[in-house]
Amino acid sequence: MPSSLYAHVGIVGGGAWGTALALTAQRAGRQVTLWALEPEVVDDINTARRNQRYLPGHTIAAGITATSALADLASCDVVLLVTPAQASGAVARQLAPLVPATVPIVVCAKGIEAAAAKLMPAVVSDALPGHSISMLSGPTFAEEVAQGLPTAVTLASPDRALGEALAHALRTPTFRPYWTDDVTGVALGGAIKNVLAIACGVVEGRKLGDNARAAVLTRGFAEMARLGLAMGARLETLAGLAGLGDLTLTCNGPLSRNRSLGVAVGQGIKAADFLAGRSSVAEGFHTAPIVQALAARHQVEMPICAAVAALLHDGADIDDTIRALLARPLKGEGE
Ligand SMILES: NC(=O)c1ccc[n+]([C@@H]2O[C@H](COP(=O)([O-])OP(=O)(O)OC[C@H]3O[C@@H](n4cnc5c(N)ncnc54)[C@H](O)[C@@H]3O)[C@@H](O)[C@H]2O)c1
Ligand SMILES: O=P(O)(O)OC[C@H](O)CO
Repeated sequence: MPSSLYAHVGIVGGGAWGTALALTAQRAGRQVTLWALEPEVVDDINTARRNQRYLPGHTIAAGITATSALADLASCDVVLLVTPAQASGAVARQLAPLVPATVPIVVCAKGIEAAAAKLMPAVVSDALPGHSISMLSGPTFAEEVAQGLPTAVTLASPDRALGEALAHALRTPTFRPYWTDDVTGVALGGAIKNVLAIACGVVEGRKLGDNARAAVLTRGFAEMARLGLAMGARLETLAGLAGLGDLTLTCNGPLSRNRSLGVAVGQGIKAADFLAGRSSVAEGFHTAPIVQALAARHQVEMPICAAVAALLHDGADIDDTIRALLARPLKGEGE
Protein backbone atom coordinates (compact mmCIF):
# COMPACT_ATOMS: atom_id res chain seq x y z
CA MET A 1 0.00 0.00 0.00
CA PRO A 2 1.80 3.21 -1.14
CA SER A 3 2.16 6.01 1.43
CA SER A 4 -0.56 8.67 0.99
CA LEU A 5 1.84 11.44 2.05
CA TYR A 6 3.73 13.40 -0.61
CA ALA A 7 1.42 12.25 -3.40
CA HIS A 8 2.75 14.86 -5.85
CA VAL A 9 6.53 14.95 -6.26
CA GLY A 10 8.30 17.79 -8.07
CA ILE A 11 11.70 17.12 -9.57
CA VAL A 12 14.00 19.96 -10.62
CA GLY A 13 16.57 18.72 -13.14
CA GLY A 14 16.00 16.60 -16.22
CA GLY A 15 19.47 15.04 -16.36
CA ALA A 16 20.12 11.33 -15.89
CA TRP A 17 19.55 11.36 -12.14
CA GLY A 18 16.48 13.61 -12.13
CA THR A 19 14.92 11.40 -14.78
CA ALA A 20 15.77 8.16 -12.92
CA LEU A 21 14.30 9.65 -9.74
CA ALA A 22 11.17 10.65 -11.66
CA LEU A 23 10.79 7.04 -12.81
CA THR A 24 11.32 5.86 -9.23
CA ALA A 25 8.78 8.27 -7.74
CA GLN A 26 6.25 7.27 -10.38
CA ARG A 27 6.85 3.59 -9.57
CA ALA A 28 6.31 4.48 -5.92
CA GLY A 29 2.81 5.64 -6.86
CA ARG A 30 3.50 9.39 -6.99
CA GLN A 31 2.28 11.94 -9.49
CA VAL A 32 5.46 13.51 -10.87
CA THR A 33 6.20 16.93 -12.36
CA LEU A 34 9.72 17.13 -13.79
CA TRP A 35 11.33 20.49 -14.60
CA ALA A 36 14.10 20.41 -17.19
CA LEU A 37 16.33 23.24 -18.38
CA GLU A 38 16.31 22.29 -22.05
CA PRO A 39 12.99 22.74 -23.92
CA GLU A 40 13.91 19.81 -26.19
CA VAL A 41 14.18 17.52 -23.15
CA VAL A 42 10.73 18.67 -21.96
CA ASP A 43 9.33 18.07 -25.41
CA ASP A 44 11.01 14.65 -25.75
CA ILE A 45 9.56 13.49 -22.43
CA ASN A 46 6.04 14.80 -23.04
CA THR A 47 5.71 13.69 -26.66
CA ALA A 48 8.06 10.72 -27.25
CA ARG A 49 8.02 9.53 -23.57
CA ARG A 50 11.83 9.35 -23.45
CA ASN A 51 14.86 11.45 -22.47
CA GLN A 52 17.15 10.72 -25.36
CA ARG A 53 19.72 13.33 -24.36
CA TYR A 54 20.40 12.34 -20.76
CA LEU A 55 18.94 8.87 -20.13
CA PRO A 56 18.36 7.09 -23.44
CA GLY A 57 16.74 3.69 -23.65
CA HIS A 58 14.01 4.13 -21.03
CA THR A 59 10.31 4.74 -21.49
CA ILE A 60 9.03 7.62 -19.38
CA ALA A 61 5.73 6.57 -17.85
CA ALA A 62 2.58 8.58 -18.47
CA GLY A 63 2.35 9.70 -14.83
CA ILE A 64 5.40 11.93 -15.36
CA THR A 65 4.83 15.40 -16.83
CA ALA A 66 7.79 17.50 -17.90
CA THR A 67 7.72 21.29 -17.79
CA SER A 68 9.92 24.29 -18.57
CA ALA A 69 8.11 26.40 -15.95
CA LEU A 70 9.36 26.21 -12.37
CA ALA A 71 5.99 27.70 -11.35
CA ASP A 72 4.41 24.33 -12.21
CA LEU A 73 6.09 22.94 -9.07
CA ALA A 74 4.03 25.25 -6.84
CA SER A 75 1.42 22.58 -6.13
CA CYS A 76 3.92 19.77 -5.34
CA ASP A 77 4.03 18.24 -1.84
CA VAL A 78 7.81 17.81 -1.95
CA VAL A 79 10.53 19.01 -4.35
CA LEU A 80 13.66 17.02 -5.23
CA LEU A 81 16.47 19.32 -6.36
CA VAL A 82 18.54 17.32 -8.85
CA THR A 83 20.58 19.99 -10.62
CA PRO A 84 24.42 19.99 -10.59
CA ALA A 85 25.89 21.41 -7.38
CA GLN A 86 27.20 24.63 -8.93
CA ALA A 87 23.73 25.44 -10.33
CA SER A 88 21.65 24.35 -7.33
CA GLY A 89 21.84 27.63 -5.37
CA ALA A 90 20.70 29.71 -8.34
CA VAL A 91 17.87 27.32 -9.19
CA ALA A 92 16.77 27.21 -5.54
CA ARG A 93 16.65 31.03 -5.48
CA GLN A 94 14.30 30.94 -8.49
CA LEU A 95 12.08 28.47 -6.64
CA ALA A 96 11.83 30.67 -3.53
CA PRO A 97 8.91 32.88 -4.61
CA LEU A 98 7.08 29.93 -6.21
CA VAL A 99 7.03 27.10 -3.66
CA PRO A 100 5.47 27.54 -0.19
CA ALA A 101 7.88 27.17 2.77
CA THR A 102 5.81 24.21 4.01
CA VAL A 103 7.12 22.13 1.09
CA PRO A 104 10.20 20.08 2.03
CA ILE A 105 13.17 20.19 -0.34
CA VAL A 106 15.33 17.11 -0.94
CA VAL A 107 18.74 17.93 -2.42
CA CYS A 108 20.15 15.15 -4.61
CA ALA A 109 23.27 16.87 -5.99
CA LYS A 110 26.66 15.51 -4.92
CA GLY A 111 28.96 18.47 -4.67
CA ILE A 112 30.02 21.57 -2.76
CA GLU A 113 29.32 25.12 -3.97
CA ALA A 114 32.58 26.71 -5.09
CA ALA A 115 31.74 30.35 -4.37
CA ALA A 116 31.47 30.01 -0.57
CA ALA A 117 32.81 26.46 -0.10
CA LYS A 118 29.42 25.57 1.36
CA LEU A 119 27.75 22.17 1.53
CA MET A 120 24.53 21.75 -0.43
CA PRO A 121 22.14 21.91 2.57
CA ALA A 122 23.55 25.31 3.61
CA VAL A 123 23.43 26.66 0.05
CA VAL A 124 19.83 25.59 -0.48
CA SER A 125 18.74 26.64 3.00
CA ASP A 126 20.11 30.17 2.34
CA ALA A 127 18.16 30.26 -0.93
CA LEU A 128 14.95 28.80 0.49
CA PRO A 129 14.66 30.06 4.06
CA GLY A 130 11.95 28.37 6.11
CA HIS A 131 11.94 25.13 4.07
CA SER A 132 13.07 21.88 5.62
CA ILE A 133 16.16 20.73 3.68
CA SER A 134 16.92 17.01 3.30
CA MET A 135 19.59 15.16 1.30
CA LEU A 136 19.20 11.97 -0.75
CA SER A 137 22.44 10.20 -1.65
CA GLY A 138 24.09 6.80 -1.93
CA PRO A 139 25.41 4.29 -4.47
CA THR A 140 23.08 5.08 -7.35
CA PHE A 141 24.03 4.87 -10.98
CA ALA A 142 21.03 6.48 -12.69
CA GLU A 143 21.05 3.85 -15.43
CA GLU A 144 20.61 0.99 -12.94
CA VAL A 145 17.93 2.84 -10.97
CA ALA A 146 16.08 3.51 -14.21
CA GLN A 147 16.26 -0.20 -15.01
CA GLY A 148 14.66 -0.89 -11.62
CA LEU A 149 17.67 -2.80 -10.33
CA PRO A 150 17.91 -3.08 -6.51
CA THR A 151 19.30 0.09 -4.95
CA ALA A 152 19.60 1.42 -1.39
CA VAL A 153 20.07 5.10 -0.51
CA THR A 154 20.33 7.34 2.54
CA LEU A 155 17.74 10.05 3.10
CA ALA A 156 18.96 12.61 5.61
CA SER A 157 16.48 15.00 7.19
CA PRO A 158 16.97 17.26 10.19
CA ASP A 159 13.65 15.88 11.47
CA ARG A 160 13.50 12.09 11.81
CA ALA A 161 9.74 11.91 11.21
CA LEU A 162 10.12 13.78 7.93
CA GLY A 163 12.96 11.48 6.80
CA GLU A 164 10.86 8.44 7.61
CA ALA A 165 7.82 9.81 5.77
CA LEU A 166 9.87 10.73 2.69
CA ALA A 167 11.52 7.30 2.67
CA HIS A 168 8.10 5.65 2.65
CA ALA A 169 6.87 7.96 -0.11
CA LEU A 170 9.79 7.09 -2.41
CA ARG A 171 10.27 3.40 -1.69
CA THR A 172 9.52 0.84 -4.37
CA PRO A 173 10.09 -2.93 -4.33
CA THR A 174 13.65 -2.25 -5.59
CA PHE A 175 14.42 1.25 -4.24
CA ARG A 176 15.10 1.20 -0.52
CA PRO A 177 15.81 4.45 1.38
CA TYR A 178 17.26 4.40 4.91
CA TRP A 179 16.87 7.57 6.96
CA THR A 180 19.19 9.51 9.24
CA ASP A 181 19.38 13.00 10.74
CA ASP A 182 23.06 13.41 9.78
CA VAL A 183 22.55 15.81 6.88
CA THR A 184 26.17 17.00 6.95
CA GLY A 185 27.56 13.45 6.73
CA VAL A 186 25.39 12.60 3.74
CA ALA A 187 26.20 15.86 1.93
CA LEU A 188 29.92 15.53 2.51
CA GLY A 189 30.21 11.81 1.73
CA GLY A 190 28.51 12.22 -1.66
CA ALA A 191 30.75 15.14 -2.59
CA ILE A 192 34.12 13.71 -1.55
CA LYS A 193 33.57 10.28 -3.09
CA ASN A 194 33.57 11.92 -6.53
CA VAL A 195 37.08 13.33 -5.97
CA LEU A 196 38.30 9.94 -4.79
CA ALA A 197 36.66 8.22 -7.77
CA ILE A 198 38.77 10.45 -10.02
CA ALA A 199 41.85 9.31 -8.06
CA CYS A 200 40.87 5.66 -8.56
CA GLY A 201 40.34 6.36 -12.25
CA VAL A 202 43.86 7.78 -12.48
CA VAL A 203 45.17 4.57 -10.91
CA GLU A 204 43.30 2.62 -13.58
CA GLY A 205 44.36 4.86 -16.46
CA ARG A 206 48.00 4.79 -15.34
CA LYS A 207 47.86 0.99 -14.90
CA LEU A 208 49.04 1.17 -11.28
CA GLY A 209 47.24 -2.03 -10.30
CA ASP A 210 44.49 -3.27 -8.01
CA ASN A 211 46.59 -2.88 -4.84
CA ALA A 212 46.97 0.81 -5.55
CA ARG A 213 43.23 1.24 -6.15
CA ALA A 214 42.41 -0.46 -2.83
CA ALA A 215 44.96 1.78 -1.10
CA VAL A 216 43.51 4.94 -2.64
CA LEU A 217 39.97 3.92 -1.76
CA THR A 218 40.86 3.09 1.85
CA ARG A 219 43.17 6.02 2.53
CA GLY A 220 40.70 8.22 0.66
CA PHE A 221 37.99 7.11 3.04
CA ALA A 222 40.30 8.08 5.93
CA GLU A 223 40.47 11.58 4.40
CA MET A 224 36.68 11.71 4.06
CA ALA A 225 36.27 10.65 7.68
CA ARG A 226 38.85 13.18 8.92
CA LEU A 227 37.12 16.13 7.27
CA GLY A 228 33.66 14.77 8.06
CA LEU A 229 34.36 14.45 11.78
CA ALA A 230 35.90 17.94 11.83
CA MET A 231 32.70 19.30 10.24
CA GLY A 232 30.34 17.52 12.61
CA ALA A 233 29.40 14.45 10.54
CA ARG A 234 29.05 11.05 12.19
CA LEU A 235 31.37 8.16 11.33
CA GLU A 236 28.43 5.76 11.00
CA THR A 237 27.04 7.95 8.18
CA LEU A 238 30.40 8.20 6.41
CA ALA A 239 30.78 4.43 6.68
CA GLY A 240 27.22 4.02 5.33
CA LEU A 241 25.59 4.12 1.91
CA ALA A 242 26.21 7.82 1.23
CA GLY A 243 29.91 7.58 2.15
CA LEU A 244 31.78 4.31 1.88
CA GLY A 245 28.95 2.66 -0.09
CA ASP A 246 29.01 5.28 -2.83
CA LEU A 247 32.80 5.50 -2.70
CA THR A 248 33.04 1.77 -3.40
CA LEU A 249 30.58 2.00 -6.29
CA THR A 250 32.09 5.05 -7.92
CA CYS A 251 35.73 3.95 -7.55
CA ASN A 252 35.00 0.57 -9.14
CA GLY A 253 32.00 1.03 -11.45
CA PRO A 254 32.75 1.70 -15.13
CA LEU A 255 29.51 3.72 -15.39
CA SER A 256 31.00 6.50 -13.23
CA ARG A 257 31.69 9.76 -15.05
CA ASN A 258 34.12 10.83 -12.31
CA ARG A 259 36.08 7.60 -12.54
CA SER A 260 36.11 7.90 -16.34
CA LEU A 261 37.55 11.41 -16.05
CA GLY A 262 40.29 10.00 -13.83
CA VAL A 263 41.02 7.17 -16.30
CA ALA A 264 41.45 9.74 -19.07
CA VAL A 265 43.74 11.89 -16.93
CA GLY A 266 45.73 8.77 -16.02
CA GLN A 267 46.16 8.10 -19.73
CA GLY A 268 47.60 11.57 -20.19
CA ILE A 269 44.49 13.35 -21.52
CA LYS A 270 43.91 16.85 -20.12
CA ALA A 271 40.78 17.10 -17.95
CA ALA A 272 39.55 20.13 -19.89
CA ASP A 273 39.87 18.23 -23.19
CA PHE A 274 38.02 15.22 -21.77
CA LEU A 275 35.18 17.37 -20.42
CA ALA A 276 34.88 19.62 -23.49
CA GLY A 277 31.65 19.10 -25.34
CA ARG A 278 30.13 16.83 -22.69
CA SER A 279 26.80 17.94 -21.24
CA SER A 280 26.91 15.39 -18.41
CA VAL A 281 28.48 16.50 -15.15
CA ALA A 282 31.59 15.13 -13.38
CA GLU A 283 31.10 16.84 -10.01
CA GLY A 284 34.51 15.83 -8.62
CA PHE A 285 36.23 18.17 -11.08
CA HIS A 286 34.62 21.17 -9.33
CA THR A 287 34.69 19.65 -5.85
CA ALA A 288 38.42 18.81 -5.67
CA PRO A 289 39.72 22.38 -5.12
CA ILE A 290 36.85 23.20 -2.73
CA VAL A 291 37.73 20.18 -0.60
CA GLN A 292 41.22 21.68 -0.36
CA ALA A 293 39.77 24.92 0.97
CA LEU A 294 37.67 23.03 3.53
CA ALA A 295 40.63 20.87 4.58
CA ALA A 296 42.69 24.01 5.18
CA ARG A 297 39.83 25.69 7.07
CA HIS A 298 39.42 22.67 9.34
CA GLN A 299 43.16 21.92 9.52
CA VAL A 300 42.96 18.33 8.32
CA GLU A 301 45.30 16.54 5.90
CA MET A 302 43.78 15.29 2.64
CA PRO A 303 46.75 14.45 0.40
CA ILE A 304 44.88 12.28 -2.13
CA CYS A 305 42.22 14.94 -2.67
CA ALA A 306 44.99 17.55 -2.91
CA ALA A 307 46.74 15.46 -5.57
CA VAL A 308 43.52 15.24 -7.60
CA ALA A 309 43.03 19.01 -7.39
CA ALA A 310 46.65 19.58 -8.48
CA LEU A 311 46.30 17.20 -11.46
CA LEU A 312 43.01 18.66 -12.64
CA HIS A 313 43.52 22.35 -11.98
CA ASP A 314 47.22 23.15 -11.55
CA GLY A 315 48.76 21.17 -14.40
CA ALA A 316 50.74 18.98 -11.99
CA ASP A 317 52.81 16.23 -13.58
CA ILE A 318 51.10 12.90 -13.02
CA ASP A 319 54.14 10.74 -12.30
CA ASP A 320 55.69 13.37 -10.00
CA THR A 321 52.36 13.62 -8.15
CA ILE A 322 52.16 9.86 -7.62
CA ARG A 323 55.80 9.71 -6.50
CA ALA A 324 55.25 12.56 -4.04
CA LEU A 325 52.20 10.87 -2.53
CA LEU A 326 54.14 7.65 -1.94
CA ALA A 327 57.19 9.49 -0.57
CA ARG A 328 55.29 11.24 2.23
CA PRO A 329 56.65 10.51 5.73
CA LEU A 330 55.41 7.21 7.15
CA LYS A 331 52.81 7.44 9.91
CA GLY A 332 50.57 5.29 12.11
CA GLU A 333 47.46 4.05 10.31
CA GLY A 334 45.03 5.73 12.70
CA GLU A 335 46.87 9.09 12.84
N1 LIG B 1 23.81 10.35 -12.98
C1 LIG B 1 23.88 9.66 -11.85
O1 LIG B 1 24.05 8.43 -11.88
C2 LIG B 1 23.76 10.37 -10.53
C3 LIG B 1 23.41 9.62 -9.41
C4 LIG B 1 23.30 10.24 -8.19
C5 LIG B 1 23.53 11.61 -8.08
N2 LIG B 1 23.84 12.32 -9.19
C6 LIG B 1 24.05 13.75 -9.01
O2 LIG B 1 22.91 14.44 -9.52
C7 LIG B 1 23.29 15.72 -9.99
C8 LIG B 1 22.77 15.90 -11.40
O3 LIG B 1 23.47 14.99 -12.21
P1 LIG B 1 22.84 14.26 -13.48
O4 LIG B 1 23.62 13.01 -13.66
O5 LIG B 1 21.36 14.17 -13.39
O6 LIG B 1 23.15 15.31 -14.62
P2 LIG B 1 23.58 14.98 -16.12
O7 LIG B 1 25.06 14.92 -16.15
O8 LIG B 1 22.83 13.83 -16.65
O9 LIG B 1 23.10 16.28 -16.90
C9 LIG B 1 23.44 17.56 -16.52
C10 LIG B 1 22.21 18.23 -15.97
O10 LIG B 1 22.55 19.51 -15.50
C11 LIG B 1 21.55 20.42 -15.94
N3 LIG B 1 22.09 21.77 -15.87
C12 LIG B 1 23.27 22.19 -16.37
N4 LIG B 1 23.42 23.49 -16.09
C13 LIG B 1 22.32 23.88 -15.40
C14 LIG B 1 21.89 25.11 -14.84
N5 LIG B 1 22.64 26.21 -14.90
N6 LIG B 1 20.69 25.15 -14.20
C15 LIG B 1 19.95 24.04 -14.10
N7 LIG B 1 20.30 22.85 -14.63
C16 LIG B 1 21.48 22.78 -15.25
C17 LIG B 1 21.22 19.94 -17.30
O11 LIG B 1 20.01 20.49 -17.74
C18 LIG B 1 21.10 18.45 -17.01
O12 LIG B 1 19.86 18.17 -16.44
C19 LIG B 1 24.82 15.80 -9.86
O13 LIG B 1 25.15 16.46 -8.67
C20 LIG B 1 25.23 14.33 -9.76
O14 LIG B 1 26.42 14.15 -9.02
C21 LIG B 1 23.96 11.74 -10.40
O1 LIG C 1 28.78 9.02 -12.70
P1 LIG C 1 29.22 9.64 -11.41
O2 LIG C 1 30.68 9.50 -11.17
O3 LIG C 1 28.72 11.05 -11.29
O4 LIG C 1 28.50 8.82 -10.23
C1 LIG C 1 27.11 8.71 -10.23
C2 LIG C 1 26.58 8.45 -8.84
O5 LIG C 1 26.95 9.50 -7.98
C3 LIG C 1 26.98 7.12 -8.27
O6 LIG C 1 26.37 6.95 -7.03
